Amino acid sequence: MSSSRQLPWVEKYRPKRIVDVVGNEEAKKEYIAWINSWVRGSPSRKAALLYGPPGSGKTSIVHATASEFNWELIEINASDVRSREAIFSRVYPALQTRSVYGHTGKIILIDEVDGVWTKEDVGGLDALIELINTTTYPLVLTANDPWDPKLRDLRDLCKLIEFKKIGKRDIMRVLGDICSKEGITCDRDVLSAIAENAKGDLRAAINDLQSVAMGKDTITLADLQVLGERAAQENMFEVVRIVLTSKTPEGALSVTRLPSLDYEMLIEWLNENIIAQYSPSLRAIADAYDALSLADVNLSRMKRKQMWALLPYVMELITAGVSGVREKPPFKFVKYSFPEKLRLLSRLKTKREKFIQASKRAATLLHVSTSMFRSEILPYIRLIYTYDKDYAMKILSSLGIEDENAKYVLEY
Ligand SMILES: Nc1ncnc2c1ncn2[C@@H]1O[C@H](COP(=O)(O)OP(=O)(O)OP(=O)(O)O)[C@@H](O)[C@H]1O
Repeated sequence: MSSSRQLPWVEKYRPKRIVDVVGNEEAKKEYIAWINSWVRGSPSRKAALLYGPPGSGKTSIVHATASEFNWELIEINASDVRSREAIFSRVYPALQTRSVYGHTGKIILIDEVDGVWTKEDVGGLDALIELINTTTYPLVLTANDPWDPKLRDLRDLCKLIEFKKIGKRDIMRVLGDICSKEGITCDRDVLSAIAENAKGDLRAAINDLQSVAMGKDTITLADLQVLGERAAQENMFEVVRIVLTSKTPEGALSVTRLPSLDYEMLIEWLNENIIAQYSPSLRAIADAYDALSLADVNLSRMKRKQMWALLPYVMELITAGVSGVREKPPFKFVKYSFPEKLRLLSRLKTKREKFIQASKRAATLLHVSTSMFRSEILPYIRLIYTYDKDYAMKILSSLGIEDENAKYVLEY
């Protein structure tokens, strides 16, 4: 099998049963108790909010539950259901359709609920709360940081379960298992270096292992150099250029051999840049978006039904499919743009980070926890701000929050 057709190991070795989810014993216990309360038909809480750092197994445990109980997994990214209409048009219909795969139940996963809802989307958040109150299936939400004051009502409704970073020893064990299943000989030093570098993120560790292992049956410390070179390979501008301007389908397909190609990111980039490269040929633009939308449909089917065999089709559609369009205009130099959607997400991320930093500082000065500051004190400062801006700014300044940071704290 060529490397382009190889499944990402993070998917191939995703835990199939809850016991296969590594580490976080305490969280697993709480989660299992919650799932069992659903199985018994008397859920303690309708929804669980799994929170913690990336790559710690939050999503994996839900996938494992679906496959272990033979439940249909309805997986949706929170940013796709920001509005009330989206919740009604995307989530409710999925709950009502009968599964054609002989599933015995359903479980709903709404990923990354933090940083999604802005002031304009409160309707979406309310609709989610309504969904929690009425659901007849277990509903799991995930977040890296669940302490946003906007999520307070949501938090109150959910069983909160904290996932922590995965320990280095556990990471090394997972990497060692993968090596033996793949028939790869790998020094402990190498596993230790990859695990160390991952800093508790098992997804990053497995991806790194796959990058260094490409086509080898022995990995040594010298091979870790690839990890340093990855930054260059990840240069999305170059990847987009290859796909959109390649003269042959094979040329476009060649990017799928980059060890760390992020195919979901590539879809966003192509979506943003197809028109600039293919205009004025409407036929070329239409064909390219046809291929991209087919890839998107397959990608979401792949994730929803855990049909990883669809990945090669997705890869071919977003490369050869997008490149091999009819009436493709001659090569022209185009300055590609960064996807607007990702820009929006990263803006929210910066805001969130500033907000977290500032509230930590204030909480330390006040000798309270950060969450207490955000939920019990900050709302009053915001209220004061609506009546007397200067006075509220004085309060914030006495808490070490000034200028720009005050804006983040008041508006986030
Ligand atoms: N605890 C774990 N046990 C086994 N595999 C794991 C674990 N955590 C992560 N992985 C591996 O890493 C991949 C990504 O993990 P997962 O999607 O569960 O992370 P996450 O905590 O949901 O991260 P994010 O917050 O970024 O969504 C999984 O596909 C799996 O291969």
